[in-house]
Amino acid sequence: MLLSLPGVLLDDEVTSIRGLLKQAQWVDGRTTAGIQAATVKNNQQLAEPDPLLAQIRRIVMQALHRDPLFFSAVLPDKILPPFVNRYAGGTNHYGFHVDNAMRSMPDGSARVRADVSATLFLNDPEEYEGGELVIQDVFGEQRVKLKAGSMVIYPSTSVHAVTPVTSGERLASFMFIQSMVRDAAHRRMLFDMDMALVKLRQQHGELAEVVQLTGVYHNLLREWAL
Ligand SMILES: O=C(O)CCC(=O)C(=O)O
Ligand SMILES: [Fe+2]
Repeated sequence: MLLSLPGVLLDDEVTSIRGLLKQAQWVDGRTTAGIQAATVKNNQQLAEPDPLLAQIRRIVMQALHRDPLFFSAVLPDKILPPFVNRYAGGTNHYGFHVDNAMRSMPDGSARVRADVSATLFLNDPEEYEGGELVIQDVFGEQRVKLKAGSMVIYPSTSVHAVTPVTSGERLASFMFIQSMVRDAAHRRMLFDMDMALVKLRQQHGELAEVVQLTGVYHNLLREWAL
C-alpha cells in the first residue's frame, strides 16, 4: 500500500529541523546503501556520529509515535533510526533500486526487516525542481512529492527511485520499518477495517456491532502479529 500521511511534523518541528540542517555537514549517501543500490545512489546524508542527526531523530520519532494514521497503516514493531538526506547540485538523484531486506545500524545494532519504507519531506515542493519519488508496484508507477512535514509510506519490496534534482535542494528524512504484521495484504485489510471502524464509531457511537467488529480487528491482529 502506498499512502500519504499529511502533517506528520508540526510546522514548528519542520522549522526546528530546517534550522538544525543549516549547520549540516553532508557526506556521500552511498555509505548506508546496499551493493546494488550504492551503484545508483547519488546524494548526500547526515553522518551517523553527527549530533544534529540525533536531535532530528528525536523530533521525528516523537512525531511518528503520536500519529494514529501512521500506527494504523504500518503497525510498527521496530523503526530503524531515521536518516536525513539531501539532493542538490543539479545532478543528485537515486536510480531505481529495492531497499535491502535487512537493515541495521552501522555499529550492528537494531537489526530491522524492512517491510515498509518511508520518506518524510522536510522542505516544500516549490523549493526544488525534480526530486520526485517514483514508486513502481502492483498499483503501477506513482510519482510523489509532498509538502514539508508530510510523509509517504510504501512497500519496501517495491522498486523505486528519486529523479534528479535539477535546481534547488530536496531535504528529507527516510526510514525503514519492520511491521508487527509481515504480510502486506494482512496489513492492508487491518488498515481498511480500522479506518471503517473509526468512521462507524464517529457516525453511530459504540453500537454493539462496532464493539464486536473492534474485537474482530484485535483478534485478527493477534492471529497475524509476529
Ligand atoms: O530520498 C528518498 O525519498 C528515498 C531514499 C531511498 O529510497 C533510500 O534511501 O533507500
Ligand atoms: Fe530506497
